[in-house]
Amino acid sequence: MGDETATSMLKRQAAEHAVAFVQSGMTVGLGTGSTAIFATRHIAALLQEGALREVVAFATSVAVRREAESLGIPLLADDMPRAIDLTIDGADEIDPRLDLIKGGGGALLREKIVAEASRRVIIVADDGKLSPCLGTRWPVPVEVLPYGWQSQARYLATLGAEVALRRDAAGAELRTDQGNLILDCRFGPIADAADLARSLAARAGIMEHGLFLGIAHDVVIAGCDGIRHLRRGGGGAAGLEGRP
Ligand SMILES: O=C[C@H](O)[C@H](O)[C@H](O)COP(=O)(O)O
Repeated sequence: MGDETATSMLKRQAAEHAVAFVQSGMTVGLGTGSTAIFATRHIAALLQEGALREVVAFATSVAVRREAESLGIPLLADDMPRAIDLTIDGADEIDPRLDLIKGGGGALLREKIVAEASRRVIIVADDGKLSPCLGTRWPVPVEVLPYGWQSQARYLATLGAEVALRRDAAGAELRTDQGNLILDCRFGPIADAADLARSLAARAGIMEHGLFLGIAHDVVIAGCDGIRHLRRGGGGAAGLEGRP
């Protein structure tokens, strides 16, 4: 790992800690982003060396599906299985209640579908993602149907957001895996995230938003001082209870 940056190393450490909870025979949700990808790669390595067996995966984006395919991880098609045992995913901002903002990579809709179908969701991140209040550090990504999207942008502005249409590196409108657009909504610190989530869900044309409230069961945070494993409602560091 000679040229691995410090942040990248923390992301990998958090992801590999979470993979210790994957057991043989599980159906696993593969998250999207530069942190979750380390979990996908580690699962692939463990499958290859035989430390894990009979794991099947469900991908949260086209990008992670391609990566998992290239690594030889057995993948389910897009038909949702009856249950996903464990999903490991990243986040952009994490508050003390373990509520999240997600969607920096544009995968929020599929990620929320997979998270809501999962028995357990472990979020992995470096400690730069921690925040006292959602919205302090990151805009809320809102996925909108391209049809009439300007109306949704105006609606979001009435909720107090500074709204920006997300563009790709070439400056073109970014399209999600569903062909939708992303509006990045800068609200500043959000006093009542549940109320905002209700307002976002109430509007036609808004397909999904990046507030993930009450969804994460565990958050694994890697920092210079080591790994912290936080559990919803459980507060502090938890013991390791990985693969037997
Ligand atoms: O849409 C992308 C996802 O929500 C990512 O999990 C999130 O943006 C965190 O990504 P990263 O690990 O690259 O910071």
